[in-house]
Amino acid sequence: MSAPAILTSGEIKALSAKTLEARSLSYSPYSKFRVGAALITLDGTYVQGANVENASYGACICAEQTAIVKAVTAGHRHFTAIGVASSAGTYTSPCGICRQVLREFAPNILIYMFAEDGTFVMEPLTAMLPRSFGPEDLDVIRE
Ligand SMILES: O=c1ccn([C@H]2C[C@H](O)[C@@H](CO)O2)c(=O)[nH]1
Ligand SMILES: [Zn+2]
Repeated sequence: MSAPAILTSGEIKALSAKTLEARSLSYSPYSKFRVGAALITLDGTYVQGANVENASYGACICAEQTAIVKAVTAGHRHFTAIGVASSAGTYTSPCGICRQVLREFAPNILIYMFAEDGTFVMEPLTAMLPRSFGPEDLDVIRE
């Protein structure tokens, strides 16, 4: 497994803009908590996602999961970083289910949590989901 690539300041700026912008795609009439996410693929493509809620609350889909599903179904399976931001404007941390969904495709992904002004806190997924369970535990080599 290769080490995660640290982003340049230019890449962080672009990621911040894409992430904060993605919040406008949120459908969140119930929580009114608008979350945006932006993935960077290995080839440098940005894929945005936002939370999509449902009247049956348990069916709500997080922004990070929307971004992963969009990216994977567009043919991307390798990611270097994800940005997350919310309408709270403070650092928003991916929930446990999102961490597990990210882990499937990007065990070394860097998670940038952006505040309204573009400042961020960054943690690698390995720190946010230690001793994680993944494809290798089922003897599956990810394609
Ligand atoms: O990691 C997270 C945590 C929460 N939400 C969404 C789900 C729900 O729509 C709203 C309130 O939990 O925030 C995300 O999009 N990502
Ligand atoms: Zn989540």
